Amino acid sequence: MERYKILEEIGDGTCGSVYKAVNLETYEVVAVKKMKRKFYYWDECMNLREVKALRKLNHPHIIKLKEIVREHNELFFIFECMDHNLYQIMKERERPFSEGEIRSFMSQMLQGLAHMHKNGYFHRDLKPENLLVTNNILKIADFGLAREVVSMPPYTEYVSTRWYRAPEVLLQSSSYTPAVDMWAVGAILAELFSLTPLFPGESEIDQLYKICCVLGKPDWTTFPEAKSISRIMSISHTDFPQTWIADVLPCAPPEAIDLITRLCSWDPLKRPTADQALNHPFFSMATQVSYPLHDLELRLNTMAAMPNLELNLWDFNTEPEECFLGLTLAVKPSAPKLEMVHNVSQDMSENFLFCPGVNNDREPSVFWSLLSPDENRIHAPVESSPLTLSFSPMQQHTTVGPGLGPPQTTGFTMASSMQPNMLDRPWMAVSAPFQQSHYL
Ligand SMILES: Nc1ncnc2c1ncn2[C@@H]1O[C@H](COP(=O)(O)OP(=O)(O)OP(=O)(O)O)[C@@H](O)[C@H]1O
Repeated sequence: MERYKILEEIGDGTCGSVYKAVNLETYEVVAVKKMKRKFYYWDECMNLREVKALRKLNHPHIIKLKEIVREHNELFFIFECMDHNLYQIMKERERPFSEGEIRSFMSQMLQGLAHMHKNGYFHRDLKPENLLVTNNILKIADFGLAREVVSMPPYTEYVSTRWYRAPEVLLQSSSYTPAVDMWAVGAILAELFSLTPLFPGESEIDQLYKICCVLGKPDWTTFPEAKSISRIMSISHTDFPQTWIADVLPCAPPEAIDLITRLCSWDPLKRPTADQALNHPFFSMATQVSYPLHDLELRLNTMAAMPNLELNLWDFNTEPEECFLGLTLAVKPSAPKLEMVHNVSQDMSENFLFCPGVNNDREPSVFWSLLSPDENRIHAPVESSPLTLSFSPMQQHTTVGPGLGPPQTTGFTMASSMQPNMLDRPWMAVSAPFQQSHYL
């Protein structure tokens, strides 16, 4: 280890402390993870899950393990060094992420995860702290709990941080699959929109309670291998204040709500795989470009005085089944100054959505939303929901409550105030009415 000069501690986890260090021969800055327990034999080191998984996984969105050093019975992992983890970024964030930023983080995470799952591993501890970011490049880290897909159940030990823990793990199912990672992806996607955890359980039973508040009670036959009968009994006999994911995430577009709903399915078999998630419409929405407010105003000022909406329906047919909720209509407005521009504080940047192929600098195409009759309730069956056209720009949405659907945020979105935190979600602040310590 004399080749490395330790600069500062950058992380402390259950298994190891992580330091920023510099390689004195190459001057490369690295992250050194010093394992907390002693390792007396090389075989022990090579058998570590983290080592086995990382030696096999080589991908741009998976952290690179450069070297392993054993010295005086201590074990050091030398990793490429990243600047932040996603938890720190969210904590320090003062305004919501743009949809483009969220899509980018998500797509990188899913690409890394798809590679991992295809190579026979699942992570089991996905959480924002384990997603490392430098210059908007995201890499999955901490393979301490990674497991080979082919390894044999029962899996009994502690798995994954509670808030991102899949229900089958909470119910102590003796076998589970890479779908546990997909549940965590859904919870992380929701958190990227709200900057607050979707299911912030205070104990394992409270975790189930918080999940039920959003998803309703599961069909218990989904978990034939669940061992925690006491938890099932407690939950079965409890009434929950029901809310919807769309109400919890008023600024998320319907495509995101749909993806979160699928990823956070009670039934692991119903959760999309990483590859399927990457093909979800959430990732094929228009490219989002951020402009500072003054730039937007300048652009709008150069346009004609009267709104002139010119519809461009391109390839869409009129058959309802060819549309989906949240489908956007591209219109070319020559609107002078949209009302909203004046309502937004000066220090906010605006998000403009351009339709690839039709935008140019002089006449930006603004996306306007196509509202379904029941607003954004994504769980409404699309087939039975004839679409009506409502040509109105996005509205700033301030009130959220049961029965009030959030606006269609696909499209011309203004950077709005932060999404509600836990205090704005009374049902989230309330814990499960159970004796917690009993279940811990
Ligand atoms: N390569 C890296 N570059 C920069 N920071 C890192 C790196 N690896 C880890 N860290 C930081 O150190 C923290 C702890 O690292 P890691 O999760 O690998 O340790 P752990 O002991 O396995 O943690 P856990 O308690 O989550 O199991 C991370 O959350 C991250 O902030």
